[in-house]
Amino acid sequence: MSQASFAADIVLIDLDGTLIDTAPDLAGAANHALHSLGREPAAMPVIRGFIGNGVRELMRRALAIQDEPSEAELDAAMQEFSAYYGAHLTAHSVVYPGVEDALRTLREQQRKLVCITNKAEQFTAPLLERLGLCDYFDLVLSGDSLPRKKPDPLPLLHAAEHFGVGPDSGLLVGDSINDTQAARAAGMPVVAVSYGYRGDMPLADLAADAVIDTLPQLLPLLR
Ligand SMILES: O=C(O)COP(=O)(O)O
Ligand SMILES: [Mg+2]
Repeated sequence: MSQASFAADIVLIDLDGTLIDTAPDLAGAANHALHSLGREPAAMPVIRGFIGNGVRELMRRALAIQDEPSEAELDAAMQEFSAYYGAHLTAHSVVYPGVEDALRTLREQQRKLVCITNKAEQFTAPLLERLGLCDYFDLVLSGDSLPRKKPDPLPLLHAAEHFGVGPDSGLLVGDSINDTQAARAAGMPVVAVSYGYRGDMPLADLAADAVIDTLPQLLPLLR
């Protein structure tokens, strides 16, 4: 694995669990919504394991701890969740160590940078903006920017086409099985971060081409 080397004309980077540790604020918003609906709160590590399939799926799984919600209940919970999360996006969320240095170097190397997240658009831009990451990215694709999100390859293929390169000239960096499956389906190499959110899934099950412990560890793997 250590000999892996990637062309990476475009570097596509996942958001939650890869660039930013968003779990505390996502858990805060989910627990606010649970409380509003008269449900018991869920523990942070439990909610952390629900991140990666979009906020609606996170909320559905948090409600399902007690009872599978109806669509109407889920809609009501999402209203509470969205209002709270929108107002507390960066109360406790922090950029992971080394991320900004790595992004700066990648840009200096003339690589195109794309943020690809399953997070809803209404939260992605303000979050990147407030934590100072917005200007590093040439393109940002959220979970509802296109008709399908990760693990579907569509956002990855869309980004490659946008910059006029083949998927094999791109590289996806992410923390979850949705990232590695999307990359495989797109024919794009993929590097996993060892931190982040993958629930109980062992790191090896992500079947990434390489694993890094911090984003700067990506740099020596690039040609
Ligand atoms: O599930 C989410 O909301 C976000 O997930 P991602 O940024 O890791 O794709
Ligand atoms: Mg992620």
